[in-house]
Amino acid sequence: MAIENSIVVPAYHEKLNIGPLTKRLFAALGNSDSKITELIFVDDNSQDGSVEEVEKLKKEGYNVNIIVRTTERGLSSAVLRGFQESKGEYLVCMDADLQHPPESVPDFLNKLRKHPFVIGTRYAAGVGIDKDWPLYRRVISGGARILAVPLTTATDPMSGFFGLQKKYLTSAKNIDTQGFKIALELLAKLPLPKDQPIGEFPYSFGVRTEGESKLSSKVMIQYLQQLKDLYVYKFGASTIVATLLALVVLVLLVLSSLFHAIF
Ligand SMILES: Nc1nc2c(ncn2[C@@H]2O[C@H](COP(=O)(O)OP(=O)(O)O[C@H]3O[C@H](CO)[C@@H](O)[C@H](O)[C@@H]3O)[C@@H](O)[C@H]2O)c(=O)[nH]1
Ligand SMILES: [Mg+2]
Repeated sequence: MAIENSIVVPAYHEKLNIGPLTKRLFAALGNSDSKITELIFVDDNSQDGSVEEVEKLKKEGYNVNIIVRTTERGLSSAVLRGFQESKGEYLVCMDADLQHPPESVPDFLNKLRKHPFVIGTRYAAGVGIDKDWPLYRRVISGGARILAVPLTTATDPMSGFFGLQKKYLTSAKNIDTQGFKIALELLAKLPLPKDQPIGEFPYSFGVRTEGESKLSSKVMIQYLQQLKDLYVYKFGASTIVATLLALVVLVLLVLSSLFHAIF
């Protein structure tokens, strides 16, 4: 049967999560959807036994593959590489570490058949973030989310759980592949149809039990760089300079009124 769905998973040092994710995903899909779904891990030469783990799962009959990159690193570029090598029309990206529940993929795919782009959201009624997710991560994620508000209507553009119909990816241009925030980049730059809204898929964000997060200060700086570029892309450099100048003038006015009021 022809492959319709491709689940792409960026993975770096995720050997212990590969088996549980594969088994839970295909169990959730059931017999008929498993036949039309492929799972692709994109690993950046972890050399931790991830390749052997995938080979074992393949022998057990799972439709799973692993692409090993040796000259590139990074979450966003890994996702795009997986999308490029995929066979399906319906592309889903999710993390390897089970923070995105594999059991929600069948419902996610149903939604993706009705929307050009679907983004998983932790900010909706009845869902949320596991109470054990560290406070500092909540603060970083919340701050990053606020900074992205002018760029997209999505409630959770920081999400690494998203999907799109492949036909819209082929016209993607100037995609920045640095850092972690590939969903935000695609939402801002893909020529998605104006009359079809993006789909929001509520889900509860779990905690990692195996391996470690790869979020680093370098990734955060890459995000700020990406934001700057997206602001310029969307609003133009001159509008941003004018807005910053207006903000400086406003702050100076407020300070001078305070000064007069006090002295
Ligand atoms: N190939 C590859 N994969 C990577 C790399 N860096 C991270 N990954 C993979 O990308 C996924 C997410 O990385 P984590 O390190 O688990 O990220 P996180 O800190 O938990 O962040 C998650 O939550 C954010 C929302 O706050 C999401 O934005 C982010 O995408 C991710 O889902 C994991 O499967 C991880 O192995 C890399 O350089 N190369
Ligand atoms: Mg994680």
